[in-house]
Amino acid sequence: MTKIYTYTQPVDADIVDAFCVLQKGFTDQFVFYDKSRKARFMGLGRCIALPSLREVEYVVQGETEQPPILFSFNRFDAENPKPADELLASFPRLHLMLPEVVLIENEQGRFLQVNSLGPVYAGRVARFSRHIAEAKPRTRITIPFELERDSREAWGEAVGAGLAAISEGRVDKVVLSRRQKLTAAHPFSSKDLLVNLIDGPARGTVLLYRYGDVFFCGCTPELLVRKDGASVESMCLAGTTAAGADEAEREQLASELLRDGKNLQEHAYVVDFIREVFRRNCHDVAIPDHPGILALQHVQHLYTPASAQVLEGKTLMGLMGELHPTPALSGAPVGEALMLIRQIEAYNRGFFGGAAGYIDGDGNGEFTVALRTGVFDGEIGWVYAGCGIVEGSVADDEYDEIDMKLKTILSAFDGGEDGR
Ligand SMILES: C=C(O[C@@H]1C=C(C(=O)O)C=C[C@H]1O)C(=O)O
Repeated sequence: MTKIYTYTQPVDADIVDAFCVLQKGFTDQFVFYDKSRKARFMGLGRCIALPSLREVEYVVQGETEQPPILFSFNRFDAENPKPADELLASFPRLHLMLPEVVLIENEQGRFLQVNSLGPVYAGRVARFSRHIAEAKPRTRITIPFELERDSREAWGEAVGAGLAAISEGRVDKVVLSRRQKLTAAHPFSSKDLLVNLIDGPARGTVLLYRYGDVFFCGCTPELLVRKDGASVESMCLAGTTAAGADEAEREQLASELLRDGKNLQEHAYVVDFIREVFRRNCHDVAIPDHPGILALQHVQHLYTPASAQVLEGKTLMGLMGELHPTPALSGAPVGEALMLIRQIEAYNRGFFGGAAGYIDGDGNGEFTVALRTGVFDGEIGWVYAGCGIVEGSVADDEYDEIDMKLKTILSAFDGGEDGR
C-alpha cells in the first residue's frame, strides 16, 4: 500500500491564471479542462506514478475534504510494435500519475491541492497560495507556423487498402488517420497553446500532458467514459460534416447528415459496441435509438449519448479498458481493424486517439478520447486526425474531412486577435 497525503484548501483565483504563474517551476504538467462543465484539473510536478488505485491509501489534510486527483494518459494502441514518432517516444509508460500540485475547479469550488508521500505542512501550501495571489490575468499570442502537407496520393493508397479489406469482408469499417508536421518561426510553449485552446472557440475538453520539454495537447469533443458513484456515461461520436458558414447552412448540413446512410452506418457500429459493453457491465442502460447532432466550431458529428448504472465492483479503469478503442477510432470489428491500422499507417499514433483522463482517490472520474491533438517540442509539432472508412468512402472527400478536423488543434496557434 502506498500512503498519499493530500492537502486541499480553497483558492480565490482563476485556476488558469494560477496555472500560468505556477507552471514556470515545473516541467511535468497535466491538464484535463472541460470547457462546458466544472471538471477542471491542472496538475504540476512529478510526484508519484502508481500502477492502480488499489495500491493507494490516502490521508486527507487541509481545510477541505477532497480526494487526490490522478491523471492517466494512455496510447491508442500500446502494443503496436511500430516505433512511436521520436517526440512521442520520449514519454514514459506510466499508468496513474499523481502530480505534486493540482489546481481544481469543480462543483464545490476552486481548490489548491498539494500531494506528497509524507505529511504536507501548511507552510508549503501557503507558499503556493502566495504565488497564486500574485497571478496576473493571462494573455494570448498568435504563433505563426507552416504546415508540411502530406500527399493526397499516399492517402489515396491508404484508403484503397482500407476499402480492399472491406470488400474482402475482413472489416466493415476502419478508421484511418493522417498526420502533418508543422514548424513555427519561433519556439512556442505548452502554456501558449493551452491558453489559446481554453480561451479560444474550440468546444470540448482541453488536454495537456507535458513530460520534460515535450508535450501532447489538444481539445477533444469525445467522452469515452465518466463515472460518478454508480452512474456512468459514454458517448457515440462518428459521422461528420462541415460546420457551415452560418446558422442556416449549419442546420442544412446537419439535417443532411442525419439522413446520410453511409454516416449513419459508421455511427451505428459505435452505438452497437458501446451498448454491448454497457450491457455486460451495467444495468438500466439508456441509449436513444436515433442519433442527434453535436455541433462544434469546425465540424459537426452524429452523436448518441449513453448512460447506465454500473454493476457493483466495476471500476472506471476497468470500463475504460473495455470501451477503448471504440469503433469511432479503430473500426469494426475492433481487433481486425486495429491489425489493419498497424499494417496501413506508416506511423504509430502514440497518444492520439488514446484514452486521456483523470481519476480521483475514490475511483470517480472520466476519460476522453484524445482527438484533435498533437505532439510538440520547441518549434516543431505533429498534428493528427482521422476518419471512418466504410464501403463507398471516397479518398478525396475523407482527406478534406480530416483537414476540417485538423483545424481544431491548429486553432491552438491562434491568439484570437481577429476577435474570434
Ligand atoms: C478520428 C477522429 O474523429 C472521430 C471520427 C469521426 C468520423 O469518422 O466521422 C467522428 C468523430 C470521432 O469519433 C479525429 O478527429 O481524428
